[in-house]
Amino acid sequence: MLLLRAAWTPRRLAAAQLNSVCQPSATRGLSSPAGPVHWLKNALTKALRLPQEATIPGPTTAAEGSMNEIREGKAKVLLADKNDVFYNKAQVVNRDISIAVIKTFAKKRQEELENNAKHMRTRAAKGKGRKGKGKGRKSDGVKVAPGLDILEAMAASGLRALRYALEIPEINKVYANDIDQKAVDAMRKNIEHNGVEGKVEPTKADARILMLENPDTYDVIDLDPYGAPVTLLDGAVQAICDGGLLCVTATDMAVLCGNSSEACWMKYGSYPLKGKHCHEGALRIMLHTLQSHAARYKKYIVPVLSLSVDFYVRVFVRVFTSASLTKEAATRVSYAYQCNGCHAFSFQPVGRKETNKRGGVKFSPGLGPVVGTACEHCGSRMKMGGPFWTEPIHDKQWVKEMLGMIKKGGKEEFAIFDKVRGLITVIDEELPDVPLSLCMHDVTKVLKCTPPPSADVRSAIANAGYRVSSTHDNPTGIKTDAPFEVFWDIMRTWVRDHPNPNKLSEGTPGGNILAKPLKVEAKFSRVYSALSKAKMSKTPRFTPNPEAFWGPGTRASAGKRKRFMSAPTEGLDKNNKKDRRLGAVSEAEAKGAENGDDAKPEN
Ligand SMILES: C[S@@+](CC[C@H](N)C(=O)[O-])C[C@H]1O[C@@H](n2cnc3c(N)ncnc32)[C@H](O)[C@@H]1O
Ligand SMILES: [Zn+2]
Repeated sequence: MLLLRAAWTPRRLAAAQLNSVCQPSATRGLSSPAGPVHWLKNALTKALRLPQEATIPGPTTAAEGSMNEIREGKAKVLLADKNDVFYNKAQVVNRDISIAVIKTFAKKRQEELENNAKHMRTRAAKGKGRKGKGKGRKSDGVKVAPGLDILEAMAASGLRALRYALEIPEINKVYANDIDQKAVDAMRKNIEHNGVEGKVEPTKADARILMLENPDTYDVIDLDPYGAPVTLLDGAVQAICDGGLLCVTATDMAVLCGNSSEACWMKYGSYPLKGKHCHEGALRIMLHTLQSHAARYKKYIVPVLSLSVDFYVRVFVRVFTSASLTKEAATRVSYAYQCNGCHAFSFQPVGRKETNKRGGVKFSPGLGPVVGTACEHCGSRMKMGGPFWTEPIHDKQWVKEMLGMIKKGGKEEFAIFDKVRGLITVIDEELPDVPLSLCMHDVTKVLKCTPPPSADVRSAIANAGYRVSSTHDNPTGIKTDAPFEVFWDIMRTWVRDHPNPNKLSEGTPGGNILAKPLKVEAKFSRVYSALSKAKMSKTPRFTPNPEAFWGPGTRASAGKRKRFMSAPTEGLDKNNKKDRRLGAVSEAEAKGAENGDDAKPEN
């Protein structure tokens, strides 16, 4: 980052003036590129070939005595008040987990250096970054991976950047950037307050331009916007170095979960499917979008952790350069068909890879269609969604290592330890390669039957020879590789043994399913290996949020504060009034899941 250290040249001064003219408010940028002014800025930036981050005026003069100090992890930030627009308490889970992921990344890179991995060799050849960095320093004959350069592209108060600098020993430098002057002022103050001058460097720039002008530069890029990250992705996949880690948040859950499917298509190039699995769907849409941006530059992604938490989704992917592996992109995504009546779904791969006898590889479009015009189970019509990423969304080895790190670090190291441990515990048990989940609420509603205990359903699936797990985004969801045909047979057996006095009317989806003859009788005898080990050992998994209002916070907007809770109702059962906050685990659901009745719907 030579430019960051550059002196004030006339061009940098011009850029600073341009920035102050063109970016008076934090609302500019991502979602509303401010029309002609924005165009003018782009044109001038291009014409003058301005350095992207020309800024950094001196610290503000606000009296520190009148400010509140908030502590999170090892960082302390000064805020005007506790509802400061630049501080979102609910994102503490996001920050805690990001620290665990980046620490794991640092460990993996060290192993990769020792194993002479290609991207580490390329780094060495390029000799990028600080002196001797690419080559790895030697101490006692042991190669040491170069310190991490992190770009926190939208840093607000700088809290996240400060935590990274203070809590991740392998960091070389954190570039903490924001488009908003007030945020940059706050950052400067907080950097000084934490004594990390030199380790955290504040910049004021439009993250999109900053990343485009610094290709192949950062080991880690963290994108944490209000709403959709999509306009940042093209720059991010270019600015990340080979093998680097991209951490991306999206809070526009209404869009990603299907409340405005055309908007999702416009932004993410994918159609969402409605249902309780919509949060995982959102993750898989994000991964599809990320991959499509990376592929343009002959890069491919490897997801290491994908989370749906409260009101947002967050993905962590590594980005590698390889023209040949990028060709596999279409084989990693699928369209999905979902039945309007019984919610059964099937995947239609977009592309396929064939290897001939001589080892030659050919890529072609997927074979289809994989479904007929009506659902084979209940006769209803099918809706199409996707493309969704249909490869694993987590790296199990990373997840195991992170869980170990979280347990070891405990409350000392993780600001919201219980929730973070719970989340990673469920993810550790989650089947990573099975896209989407079945919601037992929905199943019992379709069949109008007594809800079966989760342990019975899971055991029956295992007895039929298939895998089953919980899913972190829904306490009443199950993931399985059992075909729907097998699952409906399990439910037919259950309903036969637990008949409902109110018979389903003929011709309804549930009625049609139950009218079909049972092919293979389900066995409900307990299979302990199919149950959640965490639940059996009473490790809390779905922890309720610490406070009643645990939302996405506020967006700084022309001096006003806007609470934006526009996300909460999509993809949810509108009749279930308790289910108002999207993705939030209600206390009843959490308790139900922990008490062993996670298949039972709330009363
Ligand atoms: C959700 S906040 C970031 C919170 C922060 N990462 C944390 O964990 O505390 C989003 C920030 O993005 C900034 N922002 C919006 N558009 C931007 C752009 N194009 N470039 C840089 N920053 C931008 C806003 O000013 C705001 O401070
Ligand atoms: Zn159906």
